[in-house]
Amino acid sequence: MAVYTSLSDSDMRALVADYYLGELVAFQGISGGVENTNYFLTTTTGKYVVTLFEEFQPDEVPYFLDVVAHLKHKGFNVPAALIDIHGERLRIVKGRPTIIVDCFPGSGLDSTNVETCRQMGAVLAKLHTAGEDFATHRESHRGMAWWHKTSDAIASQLEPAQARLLLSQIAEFDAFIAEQPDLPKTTIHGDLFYNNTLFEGNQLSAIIDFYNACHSWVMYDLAIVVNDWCSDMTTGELDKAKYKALIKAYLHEREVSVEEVLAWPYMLKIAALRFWLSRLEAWHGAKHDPERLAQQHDPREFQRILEARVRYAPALVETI
Ligand SMILES: Nc1ncnc2c1ncn2[C@@H]1O[C@H](COP(=O)(O)OP(=O)(O)O)[C@@H](O)[C@H]1O
Ligand SMILES: N[C@@H](CCOP(=O)(O)O)C(=O)O
Repeated sequence: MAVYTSLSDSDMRALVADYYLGELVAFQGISGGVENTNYFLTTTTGKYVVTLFEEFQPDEVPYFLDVVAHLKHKGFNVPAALIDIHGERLRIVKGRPTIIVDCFPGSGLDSTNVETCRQMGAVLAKLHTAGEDFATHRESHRGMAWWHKTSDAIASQLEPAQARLLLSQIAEFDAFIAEQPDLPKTTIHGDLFYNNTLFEGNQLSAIIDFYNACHSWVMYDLAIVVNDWCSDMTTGELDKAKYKALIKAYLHEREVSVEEVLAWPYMLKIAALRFWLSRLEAWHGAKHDPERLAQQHDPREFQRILEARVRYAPALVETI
């Protein structure tokens, strides 16, 4: 279970007392998620989620809270941090930056289908447009600098063919992107996997977990979404019907440039590589700790997706 920092009854009572949330009724660690510690919290005023950030320093967190506040202001159902009795939205609990947000109704998907992909495509395009005027341009903490450093560190621990795939794909992307200084960017979610959405019935009702948000290529974010929502995880291959539905809905809401169309195959590959690499890093970091290892996502899923996109990366516009 992904509760890295445990809170006792008295810890939670003290936290709740500093908000306008009434009395503590119950709380429970959340098993989904691998990065942060999350608790469901019930008080006499409703249901909330407490998040303790495990990887960020306190000064890194406000950017993410500001992104969410910006999108909420624009009408998206996203979890903005609540303000405590001191007027603060960010606190330190057990040494960890901590926030409380509203708990949205609805539940996560067990898998995607054509209709959920269609909805995601349309909402993602709107999210990208809404992010354009967010003033702070933060680089991704898992962007180009990170993938160079991490792949150099990890390559020697991989099978030779894996290391070749990793390093050659990074080199290919470097060469491509060096010629694309004006490829459109916006404020992206950066990790919009289907387990970071909630649905009420068949309706997409909320988007959560903006802690990979950054200023980056729009097509990269679309590729992150396509690789997760539209892939067969056992083979890495794209499900054509889901892919077509997602892309068609996206293109209906947002016009893409010729440069973005040309960048698409590269973005599909590098987006797969980014999650292969973060899963490899987490897996290698946890391999001597069976409890932590059991919580990690399987890196091979994204290796298979990368291999499938290297074999064949579909054009963006052939779906229309
Ligand atoms: N605001 C929320 N409303 C409802 N459920 C939430 C909310 N935030 C998180 N959750 C639940 O907690 C799980 C883990 O949250 P997530 O933010 O993905 O964790 P992590 O930061 O570790 O990746 C989600 O899959 C969802 O089930
Ligand atoms: N989506 C990433 C992992 C990021 O952590 P999450 O807990 O937000 O899913 C992956 O699947 O590798």
